[in-house]
Amino acid sequence: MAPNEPYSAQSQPTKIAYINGDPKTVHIRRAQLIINPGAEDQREVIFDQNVIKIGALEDNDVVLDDETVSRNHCRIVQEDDHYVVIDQGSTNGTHINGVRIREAFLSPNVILCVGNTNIRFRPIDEQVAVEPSRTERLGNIVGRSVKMREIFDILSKIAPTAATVVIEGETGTGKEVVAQTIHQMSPRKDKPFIVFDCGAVPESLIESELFGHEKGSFTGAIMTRKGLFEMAQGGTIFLDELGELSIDLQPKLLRVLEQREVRRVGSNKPIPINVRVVAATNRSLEDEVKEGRFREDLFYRLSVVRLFLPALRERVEDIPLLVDHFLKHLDCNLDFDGERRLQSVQPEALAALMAYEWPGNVRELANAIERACSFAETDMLQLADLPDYIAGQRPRNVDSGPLDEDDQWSEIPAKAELKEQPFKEAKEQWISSFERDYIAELLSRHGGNISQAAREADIDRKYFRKLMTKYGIVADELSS
Ligand SMILES: Nc1ncnc2c1ncn2[C@@H]1O[C@H](COP(=O)(O)OP(=O)(O)OP(=O)(O)O)[C@@H](O)[C@H]1O
Repeated sequence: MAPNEPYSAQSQPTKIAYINGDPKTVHIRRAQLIINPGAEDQREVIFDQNVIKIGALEDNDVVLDDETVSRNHCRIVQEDDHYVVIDQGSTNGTHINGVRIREAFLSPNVILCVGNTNIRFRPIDEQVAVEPSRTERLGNIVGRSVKMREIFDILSKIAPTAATVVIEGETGTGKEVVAQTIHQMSPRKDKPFIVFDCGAVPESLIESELFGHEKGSFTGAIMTRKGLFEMAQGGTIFLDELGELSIDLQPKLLRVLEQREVRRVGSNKPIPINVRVVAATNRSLEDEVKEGRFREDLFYRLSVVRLFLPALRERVEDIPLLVDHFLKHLDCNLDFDGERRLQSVQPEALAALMAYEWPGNVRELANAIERACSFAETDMLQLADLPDYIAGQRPRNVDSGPLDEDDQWSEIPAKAELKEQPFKEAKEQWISSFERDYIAELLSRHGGNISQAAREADIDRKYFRKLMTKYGIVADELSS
């Protein structure tokens, strides 16, 4: 991985080059700053972030002990294919070749005069081919398909950088587990990893959740509260369901990414933040931009690195490995002595698991294995332990749209009715009715607030939302 120098106008910011949908190369862009070049106290620093802040104050990326340097003197910003330096209204100015500048392009090896301190700027541009990794696991992600092993390789290359990442993929393809792995493989791993689901919090609360608020800034703000960006200081924030972020809030997020500072609701004081942003969406952000629902400038600022997670049906060869992974790690497969109850999978059952389409992807597979754990009577997962629609005995029937009103509030089936059916079907029908009523009532009680309802139910909000989709329950309809 030799750095290619000097960098040219064709250079790209850190990104993955895709050809025909396949990842081919990872471009990693870094900037090297040599402070006081040639002097005894020369020091070098390398940055891979979009914005490098320079000044006398401690919270700058480059802190200069020079009385002619202002507190926040200037910043170097990585733009599409170049870097610019922007003076921040400093007292003694930022100079290039003796000329005082307010904003200027930076060419390789140029010397910047910041107050009386010289800084040499050198871009480092690495272009590395993507090769499928040889391992079948990275952090908590397993996979042996070429696509997943290519993703492992990309992750190993981009995780240690500060690049913002957007992960795209259908529901349940593993976007959150990939985001966690990026955090775990980065120098930020000992700092917080904070998850925020843009689709699960009422729009009116998102701003204060993310950026915090001052006491009295709105009705109900009874005390000052830090936002999630502040809580993630030094670490990573994972913005899930980014496509759900309203168009009104998008400029606020853009400003945070560009300025690397937040302002709490009700305050004008900027708070510097050092947080890596990883975002996920199961909508195509490009389509959202075309439809005018997502700002183009935010899309470009965020998608420094874009990762596309394939649907499970496109990587069937991962299924045996995933099944084994779930049998080893799901708590429901442990008996009282901590031994695994299900040890192996009957070949016919594995064939059925590999033949099924998995619209809910890996999450649905994990749920199917979890369910099989409670049905299994031997230590081998059998075809009969799988739901019929997977075992291939009858077509699948998943509710995706809203149900009829009558249907939505149907009662749990009468005992007599259930007794006339085979045990397995009766049990499933009973569980479905229970789940539907439980979720709808709880949501109704919480005025349609999914996060609160999921918290009371003590279940993961994502799973809560899956159940809502499954039973066609719409939060808005329950919010009155
Ligand atoms: N490749 C994988 N290896 C191991 N576990 C996985 C993998 N992919 C997904 N999972 C597991 O499947 C479940 C769903 O994954 P996750 O929540 O990351 O999906 P998601 O794409 O973020 O879903 P959503 O779009 O609904 O937010 C989790 O329990 C996760 O640990």
